[in-house]
Amino acid sequence: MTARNLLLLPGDGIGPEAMTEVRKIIAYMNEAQGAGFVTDEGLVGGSAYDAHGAAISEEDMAKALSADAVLFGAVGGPKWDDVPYEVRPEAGLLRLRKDLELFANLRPAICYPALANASSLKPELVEGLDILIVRELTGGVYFGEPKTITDLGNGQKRAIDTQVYDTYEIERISAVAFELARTRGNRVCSMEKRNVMKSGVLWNQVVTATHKEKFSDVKLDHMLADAGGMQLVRAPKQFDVIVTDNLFGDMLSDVAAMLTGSLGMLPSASLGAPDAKTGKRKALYEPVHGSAPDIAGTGVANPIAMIASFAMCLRYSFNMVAEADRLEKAIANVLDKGIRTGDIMAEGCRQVGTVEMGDAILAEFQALSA
Ligand SMILES: NC(=O)c1ccc[n+]([C@@H]2O[C@H](COP(=O)([O-])OP(=O)(O)OC[C@H]3O[C@@H](n4cnc5c(N)ncnc54)[C@H](O)[C@@H]3O)[C@@H](O)[C@H]2O)c1
Ligand SMILES: CC(C)[C@H](C(=O)O)[C@@H](O)C(=O)O
Ligand SMILES: [Mg+2]
Repeated sequence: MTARNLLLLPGDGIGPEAMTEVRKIIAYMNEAQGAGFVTDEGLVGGSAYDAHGAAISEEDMAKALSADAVLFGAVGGPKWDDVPYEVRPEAGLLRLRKDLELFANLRPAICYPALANASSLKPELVEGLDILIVRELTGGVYFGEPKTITDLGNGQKRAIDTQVYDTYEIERISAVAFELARTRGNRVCSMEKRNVMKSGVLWNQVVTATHKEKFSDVKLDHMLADAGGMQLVRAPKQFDVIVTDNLFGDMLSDVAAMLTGSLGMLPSASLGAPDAKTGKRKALYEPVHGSAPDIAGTGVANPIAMIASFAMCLRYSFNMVAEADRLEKAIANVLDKGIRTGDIMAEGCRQVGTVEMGDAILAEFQALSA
């Protein structure tokens, strides 16, 4: 069997703690199922800065470019608050997204039945919630130039970030959203601010044209992004797939995360375009949460977002759909048994740490695989 090459970039804070739990699942799949994963490791974020003075080394970038998929933990933390902006931990993640051309960020927000009570919303608003945020990931204000702070010489400074979108960038991300919608509820809601931003006007026009040309079987709605945020909290189950730009997608996916109970629950996949010859996509899988400096090192972090990100990797990079389904089912079963990390703890449940949660999911996965 051909090897499945994975690059593991655990990063900082709770990133390495969560990644340890995924390593156990990979080892089991190799030993018991002959899955053929070949893993390599690298540094990213603050840990890379400490070792190399850069948020990711050229060597690790080369590994990321040649891997079948990258598993990413989290980066950042107060230790690196004062490092130069260009080499801050987050720059490593942004470089990976840009250089691997991972333009499509899939952020599913699913409320597991057992967690309906862990949401800050009433259980009836989130029970059965299953939405997918498709966030554009390589454009917009994250990467637009100029991006500067200049001294105006009168005691004032001016900061500029630039929102830029070209037609092709909006076309390809909306095509991803429409294609994915066809595999689920067949509805897309596009969010922008065309009432204030030129990029919002173009976004709206291009999504509408792409829909008309190739995807008219899918139901399309448009919403201003601020109203979209409000609707996500008011009645989240009205949505199926949401497609939006880089910055709005960042914020709206954190909102969606809390609907599911905790940031510690939300996985994501960042995908590139399929290669013209092989059909393979570059891909990186990471939890939506950050390095959680407030709990790092205490062994209480929820590893589910990281494990569920690996399930997305099985599905999207290796077409191991049955294994992905089983891993997701293992997570649901463990939650059904009342096993909880602190962030999703509820009355009558048993509170465990990161390692015990990882062990419980692995045991369930083994049982389902037997
Ligand atoms: N992809 C990434 O690497 C990524 C994403 C977001 C933030 N960050 C970085 O992480 C650092 C901290 O940012 P922040 O505090 O705004 O966001 P955060 O996601 O790290 O933490 C927000 C809150 O959620 C909790 N939380 C997050 N993940 C959890 C988990 N798995 N289990 C239990 N609780 C969890 C944290 O304890 C914290 O109270 C910053 O440097 C930021 O830039 C990195
Ligand atoms: C760490 C940061 C650069 C990143 C982002 O803003 O995209 C994070 O918040 C995310 O949601 O992945
Ligand atoms: Mg974010």
